[in-house]
Amino acid sequence: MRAALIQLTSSDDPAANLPVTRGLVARAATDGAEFVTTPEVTNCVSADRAHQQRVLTTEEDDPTLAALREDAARLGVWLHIGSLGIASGDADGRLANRGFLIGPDGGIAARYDKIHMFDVQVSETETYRESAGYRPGDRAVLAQTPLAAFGLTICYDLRFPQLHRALGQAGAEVLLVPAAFSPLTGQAHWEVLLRARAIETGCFVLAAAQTGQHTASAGRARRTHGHSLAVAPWGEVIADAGTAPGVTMVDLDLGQVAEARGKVPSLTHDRPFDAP
Ligand SMILES: O=C(O)CNC(=O)[C@H](CS)NC(=O)CCC(=O)C(=O)O
Repeated sequence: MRAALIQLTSSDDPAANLPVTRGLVARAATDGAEFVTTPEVTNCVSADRAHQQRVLTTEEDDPTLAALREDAARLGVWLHIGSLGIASGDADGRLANRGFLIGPDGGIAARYDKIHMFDVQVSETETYRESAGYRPGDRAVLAQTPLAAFGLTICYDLRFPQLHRALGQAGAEVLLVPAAFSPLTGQAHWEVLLRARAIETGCFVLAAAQTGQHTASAGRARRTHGHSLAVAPWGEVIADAGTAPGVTMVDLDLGQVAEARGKVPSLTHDRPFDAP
């Protein structure tokens, strides 16, 4: 399977982000991608929750989703939109942080709402409270396609290995980890966590990332780590996109999934134990 990781520096303006995303998706298809994956919150990165709620809309009305569905159909690719901020109908106005897998017919083959919320103080000056802006999901999603079986996750979910294990045990061959990782935690944890999830599950891991300096709000700029990564089931990094926006192509030999699991079948070796 020939896959493309799209790396973006999405701004807080969905209308400005859309042509950039479409251009990179088209380039990936021209380069022969059968599968394309984009980062978390492809349509809008902002530290201002009120702004996000003002500019983002429902799935039915979202222009990014509509345009990318058209692109998937025109280009004949499977397109994973890592996530979009989508109005969820929640009474308190919170959005869903929702990933979509679009088929080459333009149809929505799967959707996934991010389960784990990044409510974290990473340093004295840097705090995130994702649950204030987003309503968490509560359902893991495996999407069976003619290309591969994909496990859908989003960003901070990466720190919850039980989710990835459940997806691997349900048959996932490729774990998708779209992200907008913080620079501080990215530097320390991003690559090692992605490699660990691949090794533990015997899955390929494809992680498309937001990168660089995003729109500032209230005098504070939001920055992200970049380094979209592809990891093979044995744990090797097979592509690293660095920190510039763009397209990274990678060819996956899905036979490596069975090969890795054949060598170390830990996914089938769970044992019951008493709680500590
Ligand atoms: O805010 C939005 O609009 C969309 N959500 C995100 O970008 C989220 C919450 S701020 N980012 C992460 O989960 C980063 C996780 C991370 O950096 C880590 O686990 O270390």
